[in-house]
Amino acid sequence: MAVFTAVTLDDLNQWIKQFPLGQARALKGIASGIENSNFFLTTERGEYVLTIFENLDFDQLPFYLQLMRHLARRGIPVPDPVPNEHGDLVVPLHGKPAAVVTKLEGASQMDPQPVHCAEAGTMLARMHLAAHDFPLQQPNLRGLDWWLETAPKVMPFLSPENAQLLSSEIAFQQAFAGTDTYRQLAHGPVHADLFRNNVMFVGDKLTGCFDFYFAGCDTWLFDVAVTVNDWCIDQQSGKLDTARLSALLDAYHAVRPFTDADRAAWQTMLRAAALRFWLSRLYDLHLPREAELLTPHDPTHFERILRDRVEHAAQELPA
Ligand SMILES: Nc1ncnc2c1ncn2[C@@H]1O[C@H](COP(=O)(O)OP(=O)(O)O)[C@@H](O)[C@H]1O
Ligand SMILES: N[C@@H](CCOP(=O)(O)O)C(=O)O
Repeated sequence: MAVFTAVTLDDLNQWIKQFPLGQARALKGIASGIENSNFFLTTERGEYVLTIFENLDFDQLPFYLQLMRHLARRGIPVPDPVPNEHGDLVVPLHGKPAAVVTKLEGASQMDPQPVHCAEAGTMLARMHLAAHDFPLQQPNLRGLDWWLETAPKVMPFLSPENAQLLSSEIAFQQAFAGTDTYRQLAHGPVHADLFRNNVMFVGDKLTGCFDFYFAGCDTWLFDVAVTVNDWCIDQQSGKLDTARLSALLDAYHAVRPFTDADRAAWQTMLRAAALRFWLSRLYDLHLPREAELLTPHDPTHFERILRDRVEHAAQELPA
C-alpha cells in the first residue's frame, strides 16, 4: 500500500476550499506507486487525483507541474494540475507539498501489442515537440552526474562481474557524452520514465500518461530508448521484440523524424537507458530511503537488458 501520509475526507473539508472544485465527496488511497501518496478524489466538480509528495520539496515541484500544465494546454493527454485561488499548483497538506490533478480514464496495458506500442510512440513524439518551448530548465536528475555519484555507493553490494559491468558501462557512456554525435542529438524536456504502468488505454486507444516526477531535460533519443526498453521486450529475457519495436519507432518517426545523429547514437542510448534503471533499482534495493519502496523493483531485470544491449545490436532506427 503506497499511502505514506494518511488523509481523511474531514482533513480536506477546509483545505479543498482554496480550489474551484466544490466540496470533497470521496477519497480513496491508491495502492500502486512507490514514490508518493496518491488518492482518487471525487468532488462536486468531478474526478481528480490528489498527490502528496514524499520525496520532493516545494522548490523542486514547479518544473514537473508546470510541464504537465504546458503539455495539457498543447493537447497532450496528461494530468492537468488544478491551480488554487492564488494560482499555485503546489500547496501544503499535512506539512508536505501536495497537488490536485485531473484524472485520466482507462487502465495500463501491461501486455502491449504493436498497436499499443505505436500509440505510445506517437504520443512520445508529440510530447517532445510540444515540450520544446517549455521555458523552465531542469536537468535529468537521474542522468550521467547521478550515475557517477551513485555507482560508488552500490559497488560494495555487487559481485565482481557486476561491478565490472557497471564501471565499464559508465566509462563508456561518459566517453560518449563527450562526442559530437551526442552534442548533435535533439534535446529538451523528456518524461524519462514512460513505462507501461505510466500510460493509460481504453481499448487500444491511448488516453494519456502520467508520473512526470522523473522528467528533466535530456536527449529525446534517451526517452525513446527508456520507452522501448520497457514496451518492446520479452519480459523474461529482456530481448527486443521486432514487431513491437518497429511499431513504436515507425510511429515516433512519422511525427518526429529521427536524424543521422539519432541513428548513430541508437545502440549506445539503449544501453544508457538500461543502465539508468539498473542503477536506480540497485540503489533503491541496497540503500532504501524511509517511506519508500515497500516492494523494491528487481534490478536483475535491467542487468539482463543491459547485457543484451551490449552483446546484441538492436534493429536500426527508421531512415
Ligand atoms: N492522473 C491520474 N489519473 C488516473 N490515475 C492516476 C493518475 N495519477 C496516478 N494515477 C494512479 O495512481 C497510481 C500511482 O501513481 P504514480 O504516479 O505511479 O505513483 P508514484 O509516483 O508513487 O510511483 C498509478 O498507477 C495510477 O493507477
Ligand atoms: N519505472 C521505474 C521506477 C519508477 O516507478 P514509477 O511507479 O514511479 O513509474 C522502474 O521500473 O524502475
